[in-house]
Amino acid sequence: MSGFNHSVKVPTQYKRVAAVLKTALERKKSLKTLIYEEKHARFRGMQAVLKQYVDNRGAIDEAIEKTQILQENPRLCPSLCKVLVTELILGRKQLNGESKPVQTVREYRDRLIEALGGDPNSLGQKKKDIKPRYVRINRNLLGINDALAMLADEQWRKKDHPPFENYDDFLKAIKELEEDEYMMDMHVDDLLIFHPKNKHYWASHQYTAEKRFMLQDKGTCLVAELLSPPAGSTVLDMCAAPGMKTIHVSNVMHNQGVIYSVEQNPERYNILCNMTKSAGCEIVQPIKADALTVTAEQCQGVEYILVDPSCSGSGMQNRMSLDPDEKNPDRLKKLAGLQIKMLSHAMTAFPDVKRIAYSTCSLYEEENEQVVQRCLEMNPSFKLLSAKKSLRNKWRNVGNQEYKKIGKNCLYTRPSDDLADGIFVAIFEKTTSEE
Ligand SMILES: C[S@@+](CC[C@H](N)C(=O)[O-])C[C@H]1O[C@@H](n2cnc3c(N)ncnc32)[C@H](O)[C@@H]1O
Repeated sequence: MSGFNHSVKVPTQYKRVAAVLKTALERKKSLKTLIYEEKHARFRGMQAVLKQYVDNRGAIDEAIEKTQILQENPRLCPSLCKVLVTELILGRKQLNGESKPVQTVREYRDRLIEALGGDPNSLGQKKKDIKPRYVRINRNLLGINDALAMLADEQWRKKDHPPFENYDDFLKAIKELEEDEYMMDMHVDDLLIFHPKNKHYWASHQYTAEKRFMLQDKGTCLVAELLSPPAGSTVLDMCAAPGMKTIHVSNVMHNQGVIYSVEQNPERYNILCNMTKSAGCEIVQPIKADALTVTAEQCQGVEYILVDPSCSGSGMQNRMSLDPDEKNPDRLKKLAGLQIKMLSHAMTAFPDVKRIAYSTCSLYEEENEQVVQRCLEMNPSFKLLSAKKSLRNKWRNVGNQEYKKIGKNCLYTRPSDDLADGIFVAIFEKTTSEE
């Protein structure tokens, strides 16, 4: 007899997180998608455990291996073991209930700590997060003045500053923000900037739940701003889910005109439909399809196109990815092939197109400058606009200037300099026959 009471159930939140981790480890879906889909109310709290596991995966797996906990307890589910070990050693440092898996992991606590080198705190310590919390006002549902009034009611202090002469002064002001202060972004009118310590506050705020506020990083906000479709125009968003940029584009267009939002993945398509509806987008026509098959007959009169294809995500700072960070040339080649096809389709299939924004959350030239170069070679009726000039030259990071006529016109947000995730943006315009 083991002495354990087998009828005591494992708490649901541990089981749910373990199920998500198992699916992600089996490469059936990405962690990000699984988290979006997760409905269990307690799951939000448990996301921190997943993040800790992802950040310390090597060390935790090694400790589990060294202690032989799985070999000695063959009925213990490996994913559940990873979740419980992470929670016990790096997370809350305690486990709920008296179920057998919980008791087993507790029994191994000292051995696990020893296997982790005796000081698990040094592992669990987060890198200092200096990225501010960006909060964008969704003007479909909330006016800027109403947003500022709510902030004043909540005792947030608006940082006063003269108009910024240059970008460096602006970055300095962000770094000097106090915890109860906020300021407005200098490039994106409806973007609020808070001290990094307020990340969780805004993640659980009612305005965020109601989609009046969108938690959208600075770089991704620049895409809709630079595409800049006027109210009443017709836009095609070729890779639209979950819908952050579609929603922003609808704000830029004052919710007037048409946005065809295409997504091929059925689950992500449902997320796109729900997100854009709850964000008050009245002009979005969602299309479940492979964007490469979408025609001008289906989406008539398209003037502005957003191409934001799947990419390596190498620019994302807090990405929940189980993939190792090293550059994988084979994967990049495949991604770049699809990115070129997608951008070329945008350039060739829609006769009324005036402007195209191409963006990735990658810092690799293979997915950025090289895609732009190839597409311009294949489609000479397009030229690049200078994204930096569009930001009144108050910007620093552009592309690699070794790509002649390309690098200097493209824009990067770089985590090391711009206090934002790494994003690449290129803006194309159709040339007139005289050009
Ligand atoms: C980087 S995400 C887009 C993020 C989105 N623009 C936003 O701001 O929320 C890329 C999306 O493109 C979708 N996708 C990839 N290839 C596609 C294709 N051929 N047709 C339509 N959607 C595609 C992916 O499923 C994914 O949801």
